[in-house]
Amino acid sequence: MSEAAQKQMNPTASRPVRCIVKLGGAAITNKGELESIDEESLRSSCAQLRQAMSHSGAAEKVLGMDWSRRIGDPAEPVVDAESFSEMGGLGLDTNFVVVHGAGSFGHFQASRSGVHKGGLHSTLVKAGFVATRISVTSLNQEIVRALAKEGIPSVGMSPFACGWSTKQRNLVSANASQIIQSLHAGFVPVLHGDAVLDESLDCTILSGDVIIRHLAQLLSPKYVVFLTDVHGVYDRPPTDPNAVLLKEIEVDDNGSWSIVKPALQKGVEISVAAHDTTGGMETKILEAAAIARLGVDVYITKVGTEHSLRALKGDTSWEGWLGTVIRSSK
Ligand SMILES: Nc1ncnc2c1ncn2[C@@H]1O[C@H](COP(=O)(O)OP(=O)(O)OP(=O)(O)O)[C@@H](O)[C@H]1O
Repeated sequence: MSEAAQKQMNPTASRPVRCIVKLGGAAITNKGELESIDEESLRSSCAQLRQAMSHSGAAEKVLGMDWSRRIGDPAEPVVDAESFSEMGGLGLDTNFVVVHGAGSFGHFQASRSGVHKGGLHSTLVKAGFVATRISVTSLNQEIVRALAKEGIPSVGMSPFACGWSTKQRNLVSANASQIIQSLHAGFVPVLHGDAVLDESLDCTILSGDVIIRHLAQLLSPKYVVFLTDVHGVYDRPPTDPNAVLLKEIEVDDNGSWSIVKPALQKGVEISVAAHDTTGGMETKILEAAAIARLGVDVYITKVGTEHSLRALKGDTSWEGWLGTVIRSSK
């Protein structure tokens, strides 16, 4: 368990958290285009999250909670106050936490300035820290808006602003009391990969995947879902036409993992994009293995598919489900 998780006093939530979801940067942004959201992927992820949270499971009228005007939009926001005041409740199981990556927001600013390597005495790093935070927090705002449009009571929370910090890139201070209180109050916290202060490097980038592991340790969710732009973990970069999807990976007590399905002779090859400052799929597998070791099943699958909807509902038992399950061997 990380130093930051050990430090915390009995942080258990009153109801167990059902699911922690990672909206991958590759899934919800156009990675090759600076600060560009993949609107369709984001919309479908939010709609699927609503379906997974819904008590009735039926399609119902959605009352949006984004009541602010967009810059440059002359139209007044739609506020259906009457319908809200007549509702007995939202009819949603909001016991979810959402964490998103940066994708084409933040990665460029961070890699151009070297924020991930530290050294705040450099004015370039200092400027890059500011630029990275502007970029990732603006994406956070858009994701909170998109969830609110689906009637999900989401609230944005930045790790840096919550005082989270690292030492040699490992979390040392990451108080989750505000997240837990927000869950108790019926909100869905929405966190993101962020630029943070680091005790030995001055600063670094804290990846969304590392945040998920920390929250899984503290909140013991029933399951964790990583939504990305590919169907799961392959035996080699999925751009290779011979790449094979790994359906099941088991993690043993000492953290080492083995591929259970399909039976393969070779290990896994991973490629990481040059601008990616947080380790790409490699970090994801390591963090997912650490979560599985806690006894929490992890599903990695493709955003905006029937497979992602099943994963968000915690039901991947269907024969045709496409994705990677990472679980403890015990
Ligand atoms: N062996 C592999 N299996 C699966 N994907 C791989 C593999 N090797 C490289 N990749 C690449 O990893 C990418 C997904 O990792 P990435 O970290 O970009 O995802 P993300 O979580 O959606 O984004 P972010 O980390 O920005 O939040 C895919 O686009 C894929 O091309």
